[in-house]
Amino acid sequence: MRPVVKIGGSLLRSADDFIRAAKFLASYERPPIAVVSAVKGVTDMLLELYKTRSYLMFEEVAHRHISIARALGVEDEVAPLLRELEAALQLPKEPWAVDYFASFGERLSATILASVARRMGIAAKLYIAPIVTDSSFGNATPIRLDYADELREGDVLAVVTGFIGRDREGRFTTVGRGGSDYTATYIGKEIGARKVFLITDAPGVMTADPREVEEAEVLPLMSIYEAVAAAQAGAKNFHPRTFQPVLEAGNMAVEVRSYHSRGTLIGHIYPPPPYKVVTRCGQGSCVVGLAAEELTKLGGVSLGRYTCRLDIPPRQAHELLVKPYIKYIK
Ligand SMILES: Nc1ncnc2c1ncn2[C@@H]1O[C@H](COP(=O)(O)OP(=O)(O)O)[C@@H](O)[C@H]1O
Ligand SMILES: N[C@@H](CC(=O)OP(=O)(O)O)C(=O)O
Repeated sequence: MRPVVKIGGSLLRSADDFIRAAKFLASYERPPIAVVSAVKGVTDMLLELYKTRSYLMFEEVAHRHISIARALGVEDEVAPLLRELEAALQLPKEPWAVDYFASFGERLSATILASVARRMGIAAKLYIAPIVTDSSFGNATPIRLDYADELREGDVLAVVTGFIGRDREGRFTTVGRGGSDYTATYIGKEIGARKVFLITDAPGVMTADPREVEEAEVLPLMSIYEAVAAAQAGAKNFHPRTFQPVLEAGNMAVEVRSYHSRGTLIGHIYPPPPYKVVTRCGQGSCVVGLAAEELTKLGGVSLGRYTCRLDIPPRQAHELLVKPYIKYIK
């Protein structure tokens, strides 16, 4: 079974980044299904563009993609999408139009990646929004995967847009911010993949946000239940439903990693330590781990079987609960 490999927007900022992504995808033994996010920051720009309809903002989005595409020799492939986006500036302000604007980010980046892969001699097929969803714009739920057999059996690199789908009327939808990870695990479940790789700029799932806690370490292993809880607690910008398809799939594992790190393996396993991830919850912290319930004895408030809220900031919760175990996970 071929793997599903999601390339995060954090790794798509420049023309060189697209070449790096294509080379990485070509290094798999069997051509994978690549699920692609928008170029870093572009979804924010598109949502702003929906609101303001500022021509200056349109030019900024267009310039960002034209400069990448030109450097890669694939400008002609992105030009029609940018003309479509320019025309969209005239659309009314309605819920479906928000997702239509947002859809351009992944449509542009996936088009660039598939085109550059072909130019590099890597056979690639582009799939735009093969996930059929309900019509909850901004928070859509997948219903089925079109081209599932082709995606399962295919023997060339499949480049698929993350984050977006289409409703039954053919209108673009989005599954919610940070949703490319979720679309990747959903596709993995639908094709019966054994492994979904979530490739990002962090070396794996870390014990805390490294921007807030310098001592945060990469977790080598996590149980699927902890991963579900960590996503719901907002770790690594995961969409809250990222690991739902993994629960449903039964025997699919997820690896969160950068291009070079060993990363974090998430599966149906119950590894130590008892407290894995600390996230910021308002002024306090959410502590995620198989023993989170024990923290209610210290005055914590249970937010589910594997998450407990404490009234101390993440740095302190990390020091108290995670740091004592760090030597064992290194
Ligand atoms: N617990 C955590 N583990 C790993 N990264 C985290 C964690 N909490 C916050 N982050 C931040 O999340 C960033 C990756 O998220 P994001 O930029 O959305 O990635 P991508 O675009 O690849 O999906 C990392 O650069 C890191 O700073
Ligand atoms: N581009 C979308 C979806 C996404 O998941 O992006 P990333 O993989 O960069 O987190 C967003 O910004 O919400």
